[in-house]
Amino acid sequence: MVSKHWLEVEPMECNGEAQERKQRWILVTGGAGYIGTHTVLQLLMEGYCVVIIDNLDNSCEEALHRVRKLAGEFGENLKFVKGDLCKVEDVLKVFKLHRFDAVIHFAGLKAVGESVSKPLRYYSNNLISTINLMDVMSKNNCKNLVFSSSATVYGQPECVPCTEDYPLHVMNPYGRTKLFNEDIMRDVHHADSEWKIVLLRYFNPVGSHPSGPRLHSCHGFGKWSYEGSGQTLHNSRHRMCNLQFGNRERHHCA
Ligand SMILES: O=c1ccn([C@@H]2O[C@H](COP(=O)(O)OP(=O)(O)O[C@H]3O[C@H](CO)[C@H](O)[C@H](O)[C@H]3O)[C@@H](O)[C@H]2O)c(=O)[nH]1
Repeated sequence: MVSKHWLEVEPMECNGEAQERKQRWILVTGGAGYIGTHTVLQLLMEGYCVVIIDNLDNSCEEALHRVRKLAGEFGENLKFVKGDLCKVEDVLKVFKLHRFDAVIHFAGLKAVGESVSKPLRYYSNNLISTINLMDVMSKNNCKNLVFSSSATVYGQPECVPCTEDYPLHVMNPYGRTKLFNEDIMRDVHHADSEWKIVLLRYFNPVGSHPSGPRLHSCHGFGKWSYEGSGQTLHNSRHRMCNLQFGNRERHHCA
């Protein structure tokens, strides 16, 4: 399958159920990544139209082909733009394609060790990308944002499970980029209450899609998931992932 990068992508109509939903368009940054692919598949199955922007720094187009295939007829409602959020012109071009109802922001560098050895790379990448994204969103009057933060903002909790009001205590540059991004978002919301922002602070999300094929094949992903088994490998123990949705809900999955 030939992928469509942004130079080739034309504004398009959504199919099927999405039309009944008045074509709700979601932009997913980092949508080719691990959590992103699972989220995009679910969005498609729910009838949304999805545009992914991803620089493929830690993912590959093959993952998107798998998502399209698993989504069946809804797969046509997925478009991919290879782009870099740190280049504001890439973000502007995506927003010229469509009016987005919301953005889910997964794109970011996430290796703790590397963030310690290359802090400037992490601060520059993870902060500039978010600022560019929110700036372009604001200019296009798209003010609904879900941000993929991390439980790393809690540091080393003294007891588990930790709750959302647990003190924030970041311990490395990666964590600080997440907390700084959260702070930016809090400030933006404070300045303009039209913004609706959800911060997701998950622990280690693990597992594979029930259909069997791994959606996402990044470097070393095989270490984390048995293909199709739904089992997880992390110090030989099952881990729990907490998805925290603002102050409202918490979901657990094994
Ligand atoms: O500047 C960048 C950096 C990364 N990516 C892309 O973003 C995706 C990130 O996906 P990963 O599989 O690397 O990450 P995960 O889905 O496992 O992690 C997600 O959840 C984490 C929670 O710990 C972090 O919030 C992280 O930022 C978020 O992407 C990848 O496709 C990567 O290519 C970009 O598009 N631009």
